[in-house]
Amino acid sequence: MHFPYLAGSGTSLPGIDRHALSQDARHMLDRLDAEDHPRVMAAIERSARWRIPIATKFRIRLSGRRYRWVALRAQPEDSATGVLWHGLMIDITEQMAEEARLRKLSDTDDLTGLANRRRLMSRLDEEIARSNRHGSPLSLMLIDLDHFKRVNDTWGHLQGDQVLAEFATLCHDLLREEDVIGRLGGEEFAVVLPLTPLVASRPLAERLRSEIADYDFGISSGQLTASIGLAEYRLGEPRDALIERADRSLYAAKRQGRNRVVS
Ligand SMILES: Nc1nc2c(ncn2[C@@H]2O[C@H](COP(=O)(O)OP(=O)(O)OP(=O)(O)O)[C@@H](O)[C@H]2O)c(=O)[nH]1
Repeated sequence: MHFPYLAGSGTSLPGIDRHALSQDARHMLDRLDAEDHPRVMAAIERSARWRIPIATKFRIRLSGRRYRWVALRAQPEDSATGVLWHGLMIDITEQMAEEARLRKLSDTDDLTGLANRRRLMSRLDEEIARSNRHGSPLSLMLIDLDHFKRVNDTWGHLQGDQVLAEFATLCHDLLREEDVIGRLGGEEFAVVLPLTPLVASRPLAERLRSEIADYDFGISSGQLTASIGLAEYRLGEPRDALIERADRSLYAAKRQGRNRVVS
């Protein structure tokens, strides 16, 4: 492969000699990010074989760990020597960064920095699908802070916000990397625990509960506790059935006096 013709900023691909490209496309292909390489080569091959347009994006490595995102669109046609593509390569690095920023923004709870409800539900769906595929265990933990209204009433809403943020950090530190903790809203949180059966999530929830009760949130000790409802996923059941069982456990924990775990 080679680039017989380049115009516009194609003449100034960072660190790539365009004259060398006119002889051999490898000067650019060698700089494809390793993760993108097989996908891009497969797209080129498909386009060549079936004469269908290419539309793909990839990263070009620069020096160090830097890279640029490039969008490629090209139309193949027969030529005397094989396949000739006419197309465009556009630097979309800024758009990709902006997209990532917006995605993070729309997935994140402002106050706590945790996953928001939308993100949490989508992760739960993914883990349910995985569990159904492999038969692997999965637990869901619902956490609701006890008498949080009193915290607001006594210390003010701003302090209440601060407590919620600290609570999020505490939980985050106590959980594993693959556990997904999110804020469902208000003072209610949820944790998706992949590969975790009830026998393992129960002691974890107990530990979390006792750490919360012992933690000094700066609102005089012993003032903040949490009730936790637990449920293990049953293969094949819909997501809402799992949530409902965890919710019933949480409700039972509240009814039985709060500051406890019910599964
Ligand atoms: N500071 C702060 N308070 C919040 C936020 N979201 C919800 N709350 C408060 O959380 C409290 C929830 O009150 P309730 O649902 O009555 O529950 P509770 O007082 O925690 O009592 P139980 O759950 O029954 O133990 C309300 O006072 C809300 O105003 C928030 O983002 N920041």
